[in-house]
Amino acid sequence: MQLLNSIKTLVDSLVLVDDQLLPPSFSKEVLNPVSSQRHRLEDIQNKLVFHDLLQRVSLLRDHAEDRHWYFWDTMSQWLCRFANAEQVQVFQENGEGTLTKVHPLEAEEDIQEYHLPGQCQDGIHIGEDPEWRQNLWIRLDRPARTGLVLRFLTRRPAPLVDRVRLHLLKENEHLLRLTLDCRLPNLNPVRVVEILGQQDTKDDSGELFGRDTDFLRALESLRQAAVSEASVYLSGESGTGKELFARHLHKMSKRATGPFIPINCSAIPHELIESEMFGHEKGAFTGAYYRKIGKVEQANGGTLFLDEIGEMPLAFQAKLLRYLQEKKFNRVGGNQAIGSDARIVVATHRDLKQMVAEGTFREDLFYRIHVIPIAIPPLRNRGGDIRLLSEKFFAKYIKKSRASRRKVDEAVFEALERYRFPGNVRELDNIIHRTVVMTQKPVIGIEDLPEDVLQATNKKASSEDFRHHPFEKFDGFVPQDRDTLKRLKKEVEIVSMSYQRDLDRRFLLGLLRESGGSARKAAELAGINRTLFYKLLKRAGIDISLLHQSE
Ligand SMILES: Nc1ncnc2c1ncn2[C@@H]1O[C@H](COP(=O)(O)OP(=O)(O)OP(=O)(O)O)[C@@H](O)[C@H]1O
Repeated sequence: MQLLNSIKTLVDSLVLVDDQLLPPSFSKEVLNPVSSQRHRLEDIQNKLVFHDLLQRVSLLRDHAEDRHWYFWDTMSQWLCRFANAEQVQVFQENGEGTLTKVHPLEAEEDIQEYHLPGQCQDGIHIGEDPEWRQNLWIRLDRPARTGLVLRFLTRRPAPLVDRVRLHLLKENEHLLRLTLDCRLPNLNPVRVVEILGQQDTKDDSGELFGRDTDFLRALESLRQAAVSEASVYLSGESGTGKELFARHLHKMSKRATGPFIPINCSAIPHELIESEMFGHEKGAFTGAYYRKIGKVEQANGGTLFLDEIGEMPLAFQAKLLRYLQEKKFNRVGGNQAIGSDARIVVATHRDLKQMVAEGTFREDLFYRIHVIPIAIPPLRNRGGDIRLLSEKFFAKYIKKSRASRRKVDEAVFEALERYRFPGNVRELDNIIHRTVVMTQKPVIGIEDLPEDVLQATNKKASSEDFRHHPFEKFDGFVPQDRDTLKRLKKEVEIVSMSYQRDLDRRFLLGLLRESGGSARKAAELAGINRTLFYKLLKRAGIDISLLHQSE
């Protein structure tokens, strides 16, 4: 939305935040044409029909003293401007696409609805890095769903932004980045708008990487589960990829064209959970100024992902159970039962059986959701996956950085392989992201890793090797019948293959190390021709373009 003053010049920046799903046609009809060409702001405005896209806004809260932020309520057509926590100005569209200031009192009701800054429970906090014009981080206190965030930088005196990137909030994204690519004087404000994909802070492809046998087994169970309609129960430590699994399940299922609606039960205050899940009617309680559609209803025809289900309050568990049994629910304050056909996928890092025993989780609900259990192993137990994921993440972040030809010293991978990763894949991703951002050196070395990681890996190297033996889990196991024996033999075969591949990788990496990174020399050392050597590298998943070997 263009913010104009009375003489119709652009005056400031605008942020639009929404936590409703984009209509399915949105990405095709609106985003692609915009992203494929360079468009002027006006062209984009013509294409973006905000009223259709944004039905409900989240609160935007400004910490920056000297900047103005806005949030736009498309329901009531108000635009609220926060200069800081105290100052609020309200604008209203005058019908011609420009905004006219109105007296705050006129819009008092509408503003109160959003709990103004200082009073908000689930606001959005904006933080800046020192070079805020380069990167602006917005952290969401609660999971957001797909939405649109725009920041048109039109600051006085002369806007200095050449490229403003437009980011889409991915479902359940906690962090999104607005990147202002460069500051060039005398450019037309907001000359170019580039739209980035939906998964900026996640893996670009949303792909699940891994070749560890337990991980692959979990993935296989997911594939099998995808063809059914049964509830899936994902367990695993934080950051192991439970949400990514849930998304994959959805994409592989016949509901793929329907919505995927995540909800993090731990992020919602207990008293709001029913209204979040089932929605509410206008006037149902103080502050319910309009009807709200809950997550269960939004997930109709798709998948409802209940993350951290162990945090769901006991009182609400009975209502959820009723929905699961009858596929019907009531909005808060509503007396009409509403049907919604959503497939349920739940995730937890807690021991729900234990919670049942302790009386903090309903047993009947547990059995209702615990139909296909899938356990995702922690990263530290996933053999070669640390290496594989490290390579993928380095490649991703180096490609995105300004110096996209940088290499990574082998010692970095070795150090990462010694680390335990209490935060699992998420932690590995963050460590690598941070490392790539914090150094501009042509070769990223071990000294560039964060200090805490280095300290931990040094200690680990001398004390224990955390990786367990691949056949450990079969030790002492006595198969009870022929089927079990057959299954176990198959598993041993798979584990053995994966172990052999791991040995191949170590062998090839050792050769590369000895030959100072030269594939030609490494092939000579191995006594094979180069073509075959490259084939072996490919089969072992070694990306030689990324690898730098010190002489
Ligand atoms: N196998 C994988 N391949 C690539 N990326 C992965 C993989 N597993 C996890 N990730 C990435 O790690 C991060 C954490 O994943 P995700 O949010 O799915 O974990 P989670 O188990 O749901 O975490 P939490 O329990 O804290 O909600 C995400 O950025 C995700 O894209």
